[in-house]
Amino acid sequence: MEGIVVNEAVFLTGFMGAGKTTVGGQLAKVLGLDVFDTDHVIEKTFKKSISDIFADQGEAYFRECEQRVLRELSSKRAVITTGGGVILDEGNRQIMKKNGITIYLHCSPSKILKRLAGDTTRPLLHGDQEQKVITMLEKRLPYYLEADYTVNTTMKSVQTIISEIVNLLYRHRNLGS
Ligand SMILES: Nc1ncnc2c1ncn2[C@@H]1O[C@H](COP(=O)(O)OP(=O)(O)O)[C@@H](O)[C@H]1O
Ligand SMILES: O=C(O)C1=C[C@@H](OP(=O)(O)O)[C@@H](O)[C@H](O)C1
Ligand SMILES: [Mg+2]
Repeated sequence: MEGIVVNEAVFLTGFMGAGKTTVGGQLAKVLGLDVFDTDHVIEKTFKKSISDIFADQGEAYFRECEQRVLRELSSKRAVITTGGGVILDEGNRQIMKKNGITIYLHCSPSKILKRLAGDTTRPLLHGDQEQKVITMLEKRLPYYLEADYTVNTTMKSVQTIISEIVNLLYRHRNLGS
């Protein structure tokens, strides 16, 4: 299993709190790849937090930035951790399908709520967090499930999730897909 070579972008998708950013950073180290987080790239480019971009320019503007960044990153041989809403756009789903392997990190609503308790950095979850997580996840699930693979992160440590991803990348490579 050591020394697995990944020749394309590895996109991590999933709902807010599923662990994309956390898992992606450590996964990249294991794979010897760079990691790019679309939200972090947007924040660095605009010198502004995601919350401030939502507040000042609105969600539609954020989505334009997100698509531009996803397109730019997609040709890289790297781990690319996306924002939870990236799959809402058909064009974004095509970019990921065309340029690499997409892994959906699934997480139950109750665990998402536990992980994000007290979090103020996700503007779409302000207010009735529980109701928002349930309704948004239900709406988004069909799009998340278009991924090449799904890994359930609900009851797992980051280390276990990374081992599962490395295993599936190994099998994926051996299947020649
Ligand atoms: N497998 C896990 N077990 C426990 N806590 C986790 C796990 N994955 C992520 N977290 C925690 O959940 C929160 C959200 O993780 P994050 O990586 O920002 O998620 P995402 O990028 O999918 O929104 C963070 O506080 C992180 O430390
Ligand atoms: O699900 C979403 O629409 C969003 C998820 C966030 O990223 P994380 O999934 O990393 O929290 C961030 O892109 C923005 O707040 C919008
Ligand atoms: Mg994230």
